[in-house]
Amino acid sequence: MTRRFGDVVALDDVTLEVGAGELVGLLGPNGAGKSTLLSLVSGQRKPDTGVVRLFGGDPRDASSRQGLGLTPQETGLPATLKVREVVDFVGKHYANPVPTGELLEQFGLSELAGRQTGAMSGGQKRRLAVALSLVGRPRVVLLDEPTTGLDVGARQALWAAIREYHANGGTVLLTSHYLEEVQALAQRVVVIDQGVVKADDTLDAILRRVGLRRVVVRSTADLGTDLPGVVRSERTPDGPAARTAGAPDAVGGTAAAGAAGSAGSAGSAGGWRYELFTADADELVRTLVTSGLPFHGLEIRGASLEEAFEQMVARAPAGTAPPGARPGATTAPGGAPTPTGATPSGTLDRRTSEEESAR
Ligand SMILES: Nc1ncnc2c1ncn2[C@@H]1O[C@H](COP(=O)(O)OP(=O)(O)OP(=O)(O)O)[C@@H](O)[C@H]1O
Repeated sequence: MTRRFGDVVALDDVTLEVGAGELVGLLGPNGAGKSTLLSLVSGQRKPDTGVVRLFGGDPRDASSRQGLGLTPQETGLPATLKVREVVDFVGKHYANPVPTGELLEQFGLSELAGRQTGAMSGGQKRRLAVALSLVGRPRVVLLDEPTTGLDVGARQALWAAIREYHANGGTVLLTSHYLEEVQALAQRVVVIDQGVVKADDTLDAILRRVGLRRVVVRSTADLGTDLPGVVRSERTPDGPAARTAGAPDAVGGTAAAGAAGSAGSAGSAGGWRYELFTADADELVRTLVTSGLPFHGLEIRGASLEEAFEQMVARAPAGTAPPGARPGATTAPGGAPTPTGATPSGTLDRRTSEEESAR
């Protein structure tokens, strides 16, 4: 399905199918279209073209949404109501709600039952928002960045609650900036960017796919543009000048993009520092050695998951699904194919890397 906002194509002919009992992580940078996709599945918006099905029906019909729970990215809680009152209130909309005390216990909110929601911390509100999505015992739950703003302990507790829900047969579609979160929860990962599905595969397959190594090497020579297996490279002036040099000289986006790029090839008095990303560091080092070019300061380490994800998103041209992309429709459990789409984006949210490194 496709969904536009003015000139922005938020979802560009996206097809995705989610079966009953799946736990799917939807991963993508800011503006990728993740929230738009959830809003179509939950019937809050309509696709411009294509069809969305939830339990086989139109998600815009209230009856189709009976079995759906949702935690949007931002939740407005009535500030003067107490926590237990909010849970009671939402629960009253369902035939067989989870008892309020039980739900609060599960989410570590029992001690806050008598507190007005306006007096809760951001993290506590987030936990309550996720708890509310489960109060009606939904068959499917959509979680838009469920643990944003939570500390490590609260995040772990929330993951446990999501796992328990899933273990009892629930279907989960969650969005996240956190590779760690997707890795901890999801069995299937859908990577979305530029309004298209870039990858849709099992978690293991996705992790294998991002198994890049980062090779750092210093050289006074131009290492050229055809190093084998290099999917991305950066070159910065080495030595004291490097600290004031500003942006890297070249950033390759395709295989064998080359270490040096074309700009600035006049050279640097202190040489260059190259960062080369490749799936086969051994082969790259062999090539460097046999090339006879001078180099020193060789370092090799695994790329972080975030770096690897950035490479994966950067590699495929927009609008082109990679070999791993699974064509298909997004279908809610028991439903027919649900077309969905996503919109363009930039890079991963900086919050992610800052928070990841803070941990
Ligand atoms: N109501 C709207 N009006 C105009 N543009 C919108 C609207 N909603 C979304 N967009 C645009 O559609 C694109 C996709 O946005 P969306 O919120 O779905 O991305 P996202 O992947 O959820 O991003 P984030 O991770 O930052 O939440 C973005 O370019 C966004 O600016």
